[in-house]
Amino acid sequence: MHLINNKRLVIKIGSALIAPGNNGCSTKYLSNIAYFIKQCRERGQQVILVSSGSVAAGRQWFNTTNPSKAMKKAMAATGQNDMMAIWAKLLDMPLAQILLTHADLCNRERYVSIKETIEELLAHNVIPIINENDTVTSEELKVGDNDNLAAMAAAAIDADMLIMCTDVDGLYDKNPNTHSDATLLQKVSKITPSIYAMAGGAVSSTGTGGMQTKIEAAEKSIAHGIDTLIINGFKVDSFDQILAGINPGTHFLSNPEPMSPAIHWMTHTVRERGEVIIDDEEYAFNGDEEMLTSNNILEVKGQFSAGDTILVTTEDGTKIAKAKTNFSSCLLNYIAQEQDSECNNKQPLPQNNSIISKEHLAILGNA
Ligand SMILES: Nc1ncnc2c1ncn2[C@@H]1O[C@H](COP(=O)(O)OP(=O)(O)O)[C@@H](O)[C@H]1O
Ligand SMILES: N[C@@H](CCC(=O)OP(=O)(O)O)C(=O)O
Repeated sequence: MHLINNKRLVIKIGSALIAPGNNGCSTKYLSNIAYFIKQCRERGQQVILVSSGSVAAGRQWFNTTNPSKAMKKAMAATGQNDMMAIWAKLLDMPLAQILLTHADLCNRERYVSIKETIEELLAHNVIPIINENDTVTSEELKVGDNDNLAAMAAAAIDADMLIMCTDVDGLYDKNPNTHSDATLLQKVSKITPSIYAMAGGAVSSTGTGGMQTKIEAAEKSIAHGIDTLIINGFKVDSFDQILAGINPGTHFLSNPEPMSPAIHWMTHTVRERGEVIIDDEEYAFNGDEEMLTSNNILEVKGQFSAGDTILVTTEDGTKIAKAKTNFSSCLLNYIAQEQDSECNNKQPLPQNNSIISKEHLAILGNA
């Protein structure tokens, strides 16, 4: 596969490239990236940017070395403006700001709306620039890092390639900033626990998540059939090499048999709010996937409402499925307790009804 024959590219830019040294927005690295984007567009490619850096860009206006959570949000709100202004200056073409939270992405209606808006922007040659809406996020509502956000966005809009531009050449077998003998991995065809074991967090105070979140993002995007690159955005050479069809960093090869978009969304975007532990995988999913009844329940964990997404696991911790539940945790707990009770003369609940919805079900073993 020629690296840059892809029609639709999502390019994710890390904070260190936007505001090097936490010292406000700078054109230092962004000029090259903007030139790369223009070249891609001249080749007929569509580009969607996921731009981090609002916190790093806004930091200079807040006199602190140890900002609180609220102060970071204020920095993000300030820096987002500076960041969009610098992209507008360098790209000199119509741009659209899209600020998202995880709550937007895991709500089906909003997810479809985001997808439709981006399709319309691309059809009209406007470049969407996505970031997390830090102002309104809480721990529960946020994606938390733009690597995963970029992968979720890439899946939503059926991108062909995700390029994560960062401050190192790619994924090494150990952190190159702390190990001088670290070796770059050029190709990764399967993401295994040993790949995750290579990844450390971010060493600088600028980035969020380090390689851990980039591997999570790569796992999400290759499962959707999206080739994924991690490259060094500090180096002009990285972009020249991509345009010449050469991989300058780490290439995660896309899965030739991608998940269906709906299963991918359930598996990789939606978060579970609780867990139901069942007695027997065979019994529960034997040819009749949707038929998981209250008889199978051993334990209910977490608090959730009907319509929320839950994880279905077996006693040994094996993840069987992720699905929307037809019942609340409260009701399921009650059912489970009633079944345990020896003198059970109450029959209040729909014992034969499936506890999960067939329409929103991802069987994880087949994922
Ligand atoms: N195995 C590894 N290979 C490469 N970088 C690693 C590894 N483990 C940890 N890192 C760290 O990840 C950092 C990049 O992540 P991060 O700072 O979050 O960047 P960004 O802001 O671009 O998202 C590197 O600077 C490096 O310190
Ligand atoms: N929404 C945050 C992005 C945080 C983030 O993921 O940063 P990075 O690890 O540099 O991609 C910001 O704009 O500062």
